Amino acid sequence: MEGDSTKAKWADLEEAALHFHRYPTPGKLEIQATKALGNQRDLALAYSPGVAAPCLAIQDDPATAADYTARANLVGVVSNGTAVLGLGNIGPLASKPVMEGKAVLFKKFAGIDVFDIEIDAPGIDNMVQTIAALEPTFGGINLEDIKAPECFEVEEQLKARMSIPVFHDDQHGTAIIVAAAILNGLEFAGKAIEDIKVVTSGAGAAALACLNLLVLLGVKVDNIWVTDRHGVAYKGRTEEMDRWKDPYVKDTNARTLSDVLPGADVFLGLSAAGVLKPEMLALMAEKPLILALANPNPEIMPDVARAARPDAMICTGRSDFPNQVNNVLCFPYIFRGALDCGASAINEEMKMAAVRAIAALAREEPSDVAARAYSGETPIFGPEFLIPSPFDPRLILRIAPAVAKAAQETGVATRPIADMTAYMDKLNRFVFRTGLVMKPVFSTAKAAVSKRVIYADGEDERVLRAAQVVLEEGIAQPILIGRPHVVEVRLKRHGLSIRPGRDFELINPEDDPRYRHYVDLFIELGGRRGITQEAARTMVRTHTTVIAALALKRGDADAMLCGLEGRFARHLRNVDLIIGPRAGVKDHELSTLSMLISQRGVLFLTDTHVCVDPTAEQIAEMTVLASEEIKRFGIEPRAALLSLSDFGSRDTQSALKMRQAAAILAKIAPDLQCDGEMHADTALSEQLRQRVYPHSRLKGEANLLVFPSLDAANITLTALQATLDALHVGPMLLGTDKPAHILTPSVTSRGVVNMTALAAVEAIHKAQALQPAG
Ligand SMILES: NC(=O)C1=CN([C@@H]2O[C@H](COP(=O)(O)OP(=O)(O)OC[C@H]3O[C@@H](n4cnc5c(N)ncnc54)[C@H](OP(=O)(O)O)[C@@H]3O)[C@@H](O)[C@H]2O)C=CC1
Ligand SMILES: CC(=O)C(=O)O
Ligand SMILES: [Mg+2]
Repeated sequence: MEGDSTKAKWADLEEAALHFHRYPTPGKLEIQATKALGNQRDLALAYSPGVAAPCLAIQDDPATAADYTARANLVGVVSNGTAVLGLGNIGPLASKPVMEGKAVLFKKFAGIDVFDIEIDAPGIDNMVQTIAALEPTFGGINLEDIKAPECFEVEEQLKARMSIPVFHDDQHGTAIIVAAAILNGLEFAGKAIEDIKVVTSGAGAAALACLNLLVLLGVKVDNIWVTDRHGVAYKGRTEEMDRWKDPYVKDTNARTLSDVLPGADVFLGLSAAGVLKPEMLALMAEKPLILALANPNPEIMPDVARAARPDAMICTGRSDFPNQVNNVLCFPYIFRGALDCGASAINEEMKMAAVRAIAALAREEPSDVAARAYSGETPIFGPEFLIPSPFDPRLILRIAPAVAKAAQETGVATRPIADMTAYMDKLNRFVFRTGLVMKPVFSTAKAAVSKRVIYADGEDERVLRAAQVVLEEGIAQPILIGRPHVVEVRLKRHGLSIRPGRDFELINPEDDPRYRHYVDLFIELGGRRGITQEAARTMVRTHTTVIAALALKRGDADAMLCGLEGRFARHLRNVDLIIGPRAGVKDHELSTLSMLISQRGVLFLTDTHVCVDPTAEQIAEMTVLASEEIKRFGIEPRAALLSLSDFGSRDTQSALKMRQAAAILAKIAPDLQCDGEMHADTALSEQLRQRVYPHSRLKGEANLLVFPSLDAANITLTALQATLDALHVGPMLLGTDKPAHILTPSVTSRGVVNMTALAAVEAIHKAQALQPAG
C-alpha cells in the first residue's frame, strides 16, 4: 500500500519533472550545426550552389551518404504511442517526452544523433508505410513503445523491407539486459539455466522477446509460464491470444499468477505496477530472482519484496534502486556498434554479443564513475549488483566493439572496421575525452621505467581508485601516505584488489622510520622562515603534504600530488618552502596551468590558481613556463595575452601591463607564437584578428590564454568549464624544482590518474635532463 511519504515523494518528483521539462527551454533537445556558416563562401558551400556536389555524388554512389551527410550517425526513434512505458496507449503526442528522452540518452551515452518521430499511425499498415519511407534519412530505426502484438508484425515487415537496422528496443534492448541479469543472478543462486522455472507477468512486446532470448540461452519452453491481464496463457484460452504467445501456451488448469508461481526461480514482470503481491513471493523457489520491470512503477516495490523474501535478488527498471534492469544499458551501445560498421541489420549474433558483454562487465572490477552513479557506494558484483550501472563508461567500450565484430563476422557490416585498435581508441576518446590529448603523456609514462609518485591524500577513495588504475596501466609506482588500517579497510570496501606492501608502498604518518630525518630536513629548510623545532615536529606528524614534499625533496619519491582536501594556498606554502622554484625561476614565482578538454577541443589557461596580480615580467615568465608544459602534450603553443583592450584600443593599467608582457615575450621567446594585448574572441578567432590587427605574431586560434589577474583567470576557468561541460586537467603547478602538483577538492579519480601521468612524465624529463651528456 502506498504510504503518505511515498505519495509526497512522487508529488515532489512530478513537480520537479514538469519544471525540468519546461525550463529554460521547453523539451530536452535542439539541433546544432556542425559547420560554421560564417561568410558568403560557407553559404555557397553548404547550400546552393555547392550542395549540388554531394547530392550528385550520392546519386552516383548511395554509400557516400555516409561521407557527406549525418545519416550514418542518425537514428530515428519512432513511436505511435500505443504502449508508452507502463502508461499504456496514451497516443503519439503524449509519448514525445519519452522519445525525446531516448534521444538524449543516445547522445549522452553513445554520441548518436536522433530525430524523435511520433507518428499518428495506430494500424500496422500505415505504421510500416510511414517508417519504411524514412529509410533515406536514417542509419537505423529504433522502434519504441508500440504495443504487442502489432509491434511484432511491424518489426518483421520493416526488417524485410529496409536495409538499415530496425530494432524494437522494448523487445530486444530489454531482452538483452534481462538475459544478462538472469545469467549473473543464476550464478549467485547456484542454479543451471536448463533447470529454472520462469513465470512472467505480461505477455507483450518486452516479455515475449525476453522469453525468446532466454530460450536461445537454454531455458526450457516447458519451464516457462506466461500470464497477462487475462491470467495464464493456457490451451483453449480465447482472449487476447496470438501466434507470438502460442509457443508458451500450456495445457493446464492453472488460471492465475498465484497458480503458476509455486517453485518459480524467476519472476519476470513486464506488465504494470503492483501486480505481484508480497504474499505470493512465499510460493517461489529458494533464492528467487525477481525482475519487476514495469515503468515507472514496478510490479512490486523492492523494499516490500525484500521484506517478504529476504533471500531474493531484486531488479527494477528504476534508477533509484540497485540492479536497474533497463534497456538504456543496451540501446545506445548496440546502435553505436551497428552504425560504426554500417550494419544493414541487428541480428541474433549481435544481440548475443551484447548479452555476453554486459554480463561480463558486471564482473569486472568497478570503476569510480560507476561507483558515483550509485551515490558513492561501490558496486561489487553480487546479488545487489548483477548488472553494471547505466553510468558505467565501460559499457560503450565493451558492447559497441563486440556488436561490430559480430556484425562483421556474420556479413551484415557494409563498412567493416579495419582497425579495431583505432576504433577502441576512438571510443575511449569519446568516453574520457582526455584520450587524444593525454595519449602522448600516458604513452611516455608507460614506456619509461616507472617513476615513484607520492600521494599526500593516500586515504582518499579517489586516490585509492587512481592508484589501482596507475598500477594496472603501468603509469607509475604509487606511494601512498595514510594510516594502514584506514587504507586496508577502504580498499576492501571499494572492491579494489591492490594491497600495501605487495603492490605499493605505504607511509604511515603516525609511525614512519624516516620521521626524524624528515623533521631535521624540515627544520633545515624552514628554520629561516619561522618554523620552530616544535612546529616542525607537529607538521611532519599531521600535514601529509609536508611529508610528501619532504619525501620528494629527499629523493624518496620522483613526483608528488596533494591538495584533495584543504586550501590550495596552504599546500602551496609548504610546497614552495620545501621544494621551491627550479633554477631560473624567481623565488615565490610559481604559477599554474589549467587544461580544459571539451567537445570544442583543448584550451589552456594560465595562471588560474597562484598569482593574484602578476607583474608584466611574471606574466611573461608564466607564459614561457606554460608553453613548455604544453609541448609535453605534443601541442604547439599559441599564446594570447588577454585584456579588455584589443591591440591598443584602451590604455588601462592592466592593458598596459599585458602590452608590456607581450613586448618582453617578443624578446625572451622570439620563437613562441604569442601576442597581445587582445580580447578573448580576437584570440580565439583568426578571422577576427585579421580584421583587428592583421600583423599579429599569433597565427591561427590561440590555445593558451594568459590572464592579467588571478580573478580573471579563475573566473574564466570555472565559467568555461561549466558552460562547455569541459573536463579540467590540472591545475599543473609550474616552475617547481621537482614535479609537484596541488589538485583541487573537486578532482575525480580519473583526474588524479591524469595528473599522475603528467607528474610521472615530468619526472622522466627531469631525470633525462640530469643525465650527463654523451
Ligand atoms: N525496464 C525496462 O527496460 C522495460 C520495461 N518495460 C515495461 O514493461 C511493461 C510492458 O511494456 P511492453 O511490453 O512494451 O508493453 P505491451 O503493451 O506490449 O505489453 C504489456 C503487457 O502487460 C500486460 N499487462 C498490463 N497490465 C497488466 C496487469 N495489470 N496484469 C497483468 N498483465 C498486465 C498486458 O496484458 P494484456 O495484453 O492482457 O493487456 C501485456 O501483455 C511496461 O510497464 C514497460 O514500462 C518495457 C520495456 C523495457
Ligand atoms: C524502458 C522502456 O523502454 C520502457 O519502459 O518502455
Ligand atoms: Mg519503451
